[in-house]
Amino acid sequence: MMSKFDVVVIGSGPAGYVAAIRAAQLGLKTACIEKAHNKSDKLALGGTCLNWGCIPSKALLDSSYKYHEAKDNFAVHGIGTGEITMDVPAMIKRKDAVIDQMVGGIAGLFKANGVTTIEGTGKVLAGKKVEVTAADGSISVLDAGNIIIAAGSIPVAIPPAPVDQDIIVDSTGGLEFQSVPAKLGVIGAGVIGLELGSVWSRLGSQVVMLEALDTFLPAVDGQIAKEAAKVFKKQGLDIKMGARVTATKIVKGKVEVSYTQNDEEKTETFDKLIVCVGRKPFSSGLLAPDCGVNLDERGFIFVDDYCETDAAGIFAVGDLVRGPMLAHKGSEEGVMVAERIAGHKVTVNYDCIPSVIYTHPEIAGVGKTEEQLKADGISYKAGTFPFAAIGRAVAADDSVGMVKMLADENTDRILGCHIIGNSAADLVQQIVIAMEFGSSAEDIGLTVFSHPTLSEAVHEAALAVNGQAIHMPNRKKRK
Ligand SMILES: NC(=O)c1ccc[n+]([C@@H]2O[C@H](COP(=O)([O-])OP(=O)(O)OC[C@H]3O[C@@H](n4cnc5c(N)ncnc54)[C@H](O)[C@@H]3O)[C@@H](O)[C@H]2O)c1
Repeated sequence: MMSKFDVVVIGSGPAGYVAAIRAAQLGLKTACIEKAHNKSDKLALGGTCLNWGCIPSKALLDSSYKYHEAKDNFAVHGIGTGEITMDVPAMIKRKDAVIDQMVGGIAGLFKANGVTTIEGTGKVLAGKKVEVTAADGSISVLDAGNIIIAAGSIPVAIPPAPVDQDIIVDSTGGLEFQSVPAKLGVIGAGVIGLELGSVWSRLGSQVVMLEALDTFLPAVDGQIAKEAAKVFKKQGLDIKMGARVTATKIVKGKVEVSYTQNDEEKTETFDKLIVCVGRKPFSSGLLAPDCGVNLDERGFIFVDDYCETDAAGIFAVGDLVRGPMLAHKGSEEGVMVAERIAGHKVTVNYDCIPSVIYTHPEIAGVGKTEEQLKADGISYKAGTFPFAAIGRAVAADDSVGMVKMLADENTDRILGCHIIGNSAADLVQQIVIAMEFGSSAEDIGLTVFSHPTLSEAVHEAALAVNGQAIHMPNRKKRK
């Protein structure tokens, strides 16, 4: 007998599992299909984010930062320690325990909400049917009132650097080293490169990053990216811009990397090499040719503003569709689709999606960058405020960076906020909420902020937009 569901979700990453929970909460009979197993051989509920991405990388970022603090930053506070050591396998084991705990959490939420978990590989067939191939090869078919495809993305591979997950690894392998590589190469100075490069650099690796582009972090506001480049250089990350990798060769357990920079051929040898040059949508084997779902020219599933594909009742969310490859963007799309299936008119505000790079200091932003505003011909005013003038940041001996606020020249409405600094990820969220409510810079300026907090830099940057910052001289005085 064919099983019938109101909603069948393919993939249990942050887009899929959130869609499944919301659909079940709305009274829809829901199943979620997942094929992958993690290192502990548990069904990898939570997808890449939880098993090989956001959460494990943050676990390692937190462990490595504590080590760095103890080794290099305690003395200034008068704290003496014995010799500080690092047990890398213990750090990796803790990271795996964090994953297991969180995966268990999703399993519990599925149970509590009545979502049926199905192990296997899902494929969309014509007529809103989903074929599931189990690990033993047996095949079953589900009948779905609606289908939500949330199969995610996979790392991009480049021919000159084939991943062997031993010496040349991708972002997954970069979370598994059992000792600190003396010299670590990273191809791609993007989000993953900077996060993983930071982890191993803090633990003692000499890190060299090879970035093909000439512009560092082109999607980040230029002023913030410039500050970031300075900070990372000071931290010891050797970021080589305009460096194109042409070949790699494994020699005696190390990897020789050839690259061109400024028309010069160069070679460098590393103990390990992480390839993190982007991710691509994962749609191979997912769609029967006659299922009615189409891809766009870049291989993403083509969807409308509400994530519906060309086939009515079949939706796609998360990394598989246009927009930034961010877990929270996928989750909100999952909620929107579940709500719309239930008949509610919910939308996602794509103009208000924050993005974060979890280095230290963190880099976070929402809305337009100054470069985008210039390109769009929008008149704007900018206010910046340095953490060096924030008492709480100085007290914590962590005052690198700034908050930058951009507002419409005529209406004062906030158009963007960009932060480099301690806790930037959490600080920017204040402006995400403000923008969602259509706030002006003046509104933030008139809001009471607790003293002493890092958030005061957000307050002061908003005041600076109109030349009214208190704890810094204003360039242009305004009344
Ligand atoms: N904190 C977060 O939100 C977070 C963390 C990790 C990943 N992600 C997402 O995952 C996706 C993948 O991350 P990523 O860091 O791999 O991609 P990315 O696009 O952020 O960075 C990849 C970098 O590699 C460079 N590159 C590409 N080909 C190259 C080559 N042959 N040689 C040298 N450099 C090359 C690109 O110019 C780019 O700067 C991104 O979309 C990112 O948003 C997000």
